[in-house]
Parts: sequence; C-alpha cells; structure tokens
Amino acid sequence: MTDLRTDELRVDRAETGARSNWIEGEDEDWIKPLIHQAHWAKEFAYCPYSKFRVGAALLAHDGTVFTGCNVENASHNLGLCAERTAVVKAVSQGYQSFKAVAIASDLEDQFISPCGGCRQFLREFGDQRSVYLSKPDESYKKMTVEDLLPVSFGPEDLKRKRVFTTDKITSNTIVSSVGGNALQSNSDQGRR
Ligand SMILES: O=c1ccn([C@H]2C[C@H](O)[C@@H](CO)O2)c(=O)[nH]1
Ligand SMILES: [Zn+2]
Repeated sequence: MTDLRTDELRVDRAETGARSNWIEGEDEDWIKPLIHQAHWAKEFAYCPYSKFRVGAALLAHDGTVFTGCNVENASHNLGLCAERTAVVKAVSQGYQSFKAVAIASDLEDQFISPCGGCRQFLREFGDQRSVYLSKPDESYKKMTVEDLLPVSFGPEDLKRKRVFTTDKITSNTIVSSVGGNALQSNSDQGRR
C-alpha cells in the first residue's frame, strides 16, 4: 500500500506557469509555490508540547519538493525540527542536491528563522543554498545558508591538511599537541 500524499511533491509547472527550464532559469516563479508548500506542511506539525507549528519545503535541483514538519516527543530533547525532517526525507529517498528551502511558522510579525542545529544540518549540503524565511501571509525574506551560518564548518574541512591524522593514533595511545610539540602517552604512563 503506497500513500504518496506526503512523499514526493513537485512544484507543478502548470501551477507555477514557469518555463520548461524554470529550475535553472533566471525567473523564480517557483518561490511562492515552495513557500505555500512549507505552510501546507506546517498543518501536519506534531507539537503538543511547544504548540509551535513549523513547516519546511526543500526543493531539489530536479524540481522535486520534500516537505517536513516539526515532530516533538514526550522525551523532549528527541523532538525534530521541520527543516531536518525535510532533509532526512530527501536524503533517504536518494536526493542530496538542493536548490532552496522555505520555512513557515505561525509567527505573526516575524520571519521564522531556523535554529542553529538546522543551519548546520542544511550547510552539509552547501552554504550557497537559498533559504526563504516566511510569515503566515506568505511574505518572505531570502537569505543563504552562509548568511545564516557564516564561517561555517562543513564536509570540505574534514579533507583539509591536518597536523595529526588518525594513522598516528593507536588504540591505546592518546596523542595531543601542546605548542606545536607532539606528546604521546600510553596507558602505562597514564597510571604513574
Ligand atoms: O526553525 C524552526 C524553529 C523551531 N522549530 C520547532 C522545534 C520545536 O518543535 C518547536 C519549538 O521550538 O519549533 C522548527 O521546527 N524549526
Ligand atoms: Zn531546527
């Protein structure tokens, strides 16, 4: 049994009226439908504790949209944000290339802004992605992941040259660096 209702939703070209190259093109007729989908996703929010509904709509480069809502839990720290729900849905369905994300809440006078954890989560897939912060009237403010998380740490940093690499670390050896000098102490030294 397959329920496609909340799976992959496309920003329909008939709805946007955009040209066939809309996804690469300069016109951005997809923005309003994307924001609309974020607000639609907000309706599914499971937030009995905070009573604060959030929705997200993540646009992949091929035009597929993945929606997400916040999903809270009686064990409070396990709650998931809407943005992360959308990213996890997309990645688990084989998508890793994103163009934009729209975020929606019920805040009357403020554009909903992603939390620090979600900023980092989004940054994993590129810091130039567009982030549309919206209000309930579907007005929006465009930012990038980099605007929201400047001087960030990302997957590229794990590939940069380091003074230590794990091949110098053996299972029972602690390696640390003080003022550029490498100190090695094994568990025997630790007991003295
Ligand atoms: O950008 C945001 C901000 C908050 N929340 C959720 C987390 C929690 O469920 C509720 C209140 O913080 O809102 C999101 O999903 N996204
Ligand atoms: Zn968050």
